[in-house]
Amino acid sequence: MLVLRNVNSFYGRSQALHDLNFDAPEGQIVAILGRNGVGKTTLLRTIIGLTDRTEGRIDLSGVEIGSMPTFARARAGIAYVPQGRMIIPDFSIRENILMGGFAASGQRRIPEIVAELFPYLMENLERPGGVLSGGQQQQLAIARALACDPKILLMDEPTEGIQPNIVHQIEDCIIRLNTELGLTILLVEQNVDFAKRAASTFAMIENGTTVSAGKIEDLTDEIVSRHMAI
Ligand SMILES: Nc1ncnc2c1ncn2[C@@H]1O[C@H](COP(=O)(O)OP(=O)(O)OP(=O)(O)O)[C@@H](O)[C@H]1O
Repeated sequence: MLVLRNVNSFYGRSQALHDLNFDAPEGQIVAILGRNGVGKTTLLRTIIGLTDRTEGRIDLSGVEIGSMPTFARARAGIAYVPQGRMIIPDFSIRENILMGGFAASGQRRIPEIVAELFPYLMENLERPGGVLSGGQQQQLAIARALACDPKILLMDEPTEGIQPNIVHQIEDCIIRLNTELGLTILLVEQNVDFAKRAASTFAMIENGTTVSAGKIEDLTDEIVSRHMAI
């Protein structure tokens, strides 16, 4: 569904991705793994069009999207849940969610799945986003992404910095979005156990390129320790 071939990506003159190849099959969760600073976030930013310059080919369902502006990629069905969540603290929960719909062409509304997954948000729509806990803000960032009716969700370390008792709720939500809505999910994840539980394929990134990829069953301890141990 999403295919990257020989992709280079740059911040100014600094090159962060090098000749990178990547495949995300439709309807599956792909775990994107690797040490800090190897280019996992940059891979997601490259797919949605948020780095300064990109070379190579990025195809979504056979259509080349690598030269499209970010809003057009969002309209084509890609939504981004960034690291740190990027909630607007002074906007209400409702406003934060509806912001996600600005990228979509249809009517802006809160999708039904949001009410089902995140009842707390629905019961507190007029509260400011800034008063929420980290876990609730993560739910809000996911709700905002769902408001543009995506086909692909790019999720950057969705459980990072979240209280342990909320982590499993976020993990369950990610799995439900995949199994119940059929969303294709690119999941940057440091927790290898969760990646193994949720994903069906993986890509291991090192020095801005894919060094190992395949079915999640083929992600051996040896690959993990070679590319992720400090
Ligand atoms: N805005 C930026 N401007 C310049 N260089 C950047 C920028 N963002 C990231 N980089 C550089 O690009 C490289 C890849 O960083 P990136 O954040 O993609 O890695 P990562 O694997 O997501 O790391 P982490 O797990 O810490 O989030 C690093 O060398 C980083 O310093």
